[in-house]
Amino acid sequence: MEQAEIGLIGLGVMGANLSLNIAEKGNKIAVFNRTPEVTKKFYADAGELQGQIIPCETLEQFVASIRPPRPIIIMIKAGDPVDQQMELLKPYLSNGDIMIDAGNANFRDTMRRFDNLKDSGLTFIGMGVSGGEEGARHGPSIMVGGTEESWKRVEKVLTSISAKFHGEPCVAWLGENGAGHFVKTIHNGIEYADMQMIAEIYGILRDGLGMSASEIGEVFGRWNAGRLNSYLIEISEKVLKATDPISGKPMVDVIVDAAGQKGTGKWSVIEAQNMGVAATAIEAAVAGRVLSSQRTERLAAEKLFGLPKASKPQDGMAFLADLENALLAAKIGAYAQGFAVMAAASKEFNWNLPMPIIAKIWRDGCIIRSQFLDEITSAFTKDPDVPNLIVTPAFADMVKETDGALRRIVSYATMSGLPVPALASALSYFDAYRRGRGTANLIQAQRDFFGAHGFDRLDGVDKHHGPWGSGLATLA
Ligand SMILES: NC(=O)C1=CN([C@@H]2O[C@H](COP(=O)(O)OP(=O)(O)OC[C@H]3O[C@@H](n4cnc5c(N)ncnc54)[C@H](OP(=O)(O)O)[C@@H]3O)[C@@H](O)[C@H]2O)C=CC1
Ligand SMILES: O=C(CO)[C@H](O)[C@H](O)COP(=O)(O)O
Repeated sequence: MEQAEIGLIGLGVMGANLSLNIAEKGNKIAVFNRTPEVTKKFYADAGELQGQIIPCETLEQFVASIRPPRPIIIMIKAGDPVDQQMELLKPYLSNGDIMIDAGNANFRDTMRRFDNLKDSGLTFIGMGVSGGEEGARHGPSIMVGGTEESWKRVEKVLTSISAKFHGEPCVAWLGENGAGHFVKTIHNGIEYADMQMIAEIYGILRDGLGMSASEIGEVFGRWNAGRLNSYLIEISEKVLKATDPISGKPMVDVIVDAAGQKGTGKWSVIEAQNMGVAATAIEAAVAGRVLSSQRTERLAAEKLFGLPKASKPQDGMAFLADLENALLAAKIGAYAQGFAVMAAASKEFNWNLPMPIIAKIWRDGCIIRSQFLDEITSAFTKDPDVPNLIVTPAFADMVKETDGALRRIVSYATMSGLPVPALASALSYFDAYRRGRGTANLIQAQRDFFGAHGFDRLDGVDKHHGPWGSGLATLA
């Protein structure tokens, strides 16, 4: 029998769809799943693609079905299961075979797995895949990390299955070892911020303006035709217009307001902190999900404190225009932060991450795909080493145009008691970033007062302690 070009383990939501995509693009694929019934069902449902698929019940049969050197995608639950699966697979592999973890791995696990295999003759690729079920089936965005040689072995098949933005494939080799999974993690961190900001705007429209779900859907639909055009705005419109088949109410109105999370947002924040980069909008989004999950406490607190009355804005049309611009301004802040974290990590891990290419492969296929990312691609292509997206000429102009709206919206929400942590964080980030003389001089003085930590002087005079002597003595 003709051998497969590639193998895939894990026929869950992502693995099954990715396998069909691979098969459809003319690549013969061998598949295996821990639970064999899943493999059987997958094959039975594969229809006319069956001829391109070799379903396998054992790992031995699976490995023997793939042409060496074998690229094997592992698309299973992230974490320990990946280590377990790799251990089970290893005895059947030979020199040059490539294990590709395509799940949402923590890049530090990817670095460890990469190192562990270094002298084994086997190779490891850490690959971020975004686009959900639909993307996996018809074209995801793919972020690859590993050796350039192993990338060459899989480049053709990955290019064939990736999304295309005006014909350009949304897949790239981004650097060694953990580069691909790091970039996917930050993609998800930005995704968290983007989703949180949209949800905050939804909250203003629902609880401030008293609009119904379908009316809010209409607004998002209009915005999707403008500068906010993006997959997340597009699906928000669809979600808001959907009706619950059980109650007949708008679907969103019967969904519990507690957001789940699997880890990538939290890792983005942890790594931002590790790199010393302020990613305040992403932090606010993760904290927003945490607070959302404390539903019982929130319900009790509402009983205790009540809710402030939100005032209706006088000019509805002007307010809606402000909301649209506010979302754009805040979005710029969140993306600027995500890219700044990647720039810092690139230096720390010697990855040489290509910012214009990252923006390029996010323009289609992935969850944060948008018109906006094409503009980011242009900005980074013109100036790949710029310290912050906000200061590129195109984005500086956009910020100047929209920051007033963000300020008005955050003020309105604050006065109305409507929570907007991500929008407000993005605004404060901008205000702190563009202020030449901040307030940390006082923090430095305090640190010197209680801990003799010293400070630098603006006049350059070589005297690095204040006239407060011992803090304790002065207090006494
Ligand atoms: N869903 C999404 O939108 C996206 C998901 N991802 C990532 O892709 C990966 C897969 O996600 P998804 O397809 O949604 O997950 P599913 O829950 O649909 O499928 C999980 C798969 O993992 C397998 N599995 C679980 N534990 C083990 C184990 N110990 N050993 C071997 N196989 C195991 C399951 O096998 P079995 O049938 O035997 O239980 C199943 O095939 C995750 O890392 C996820 O974070 C990435 C991008 C988008
Ligand atoms: O990677 C993804 C999209 O890009 C997955 O859908 C992931 O599950 C999203 O993260 P979370 O479940 O934490 O919201």
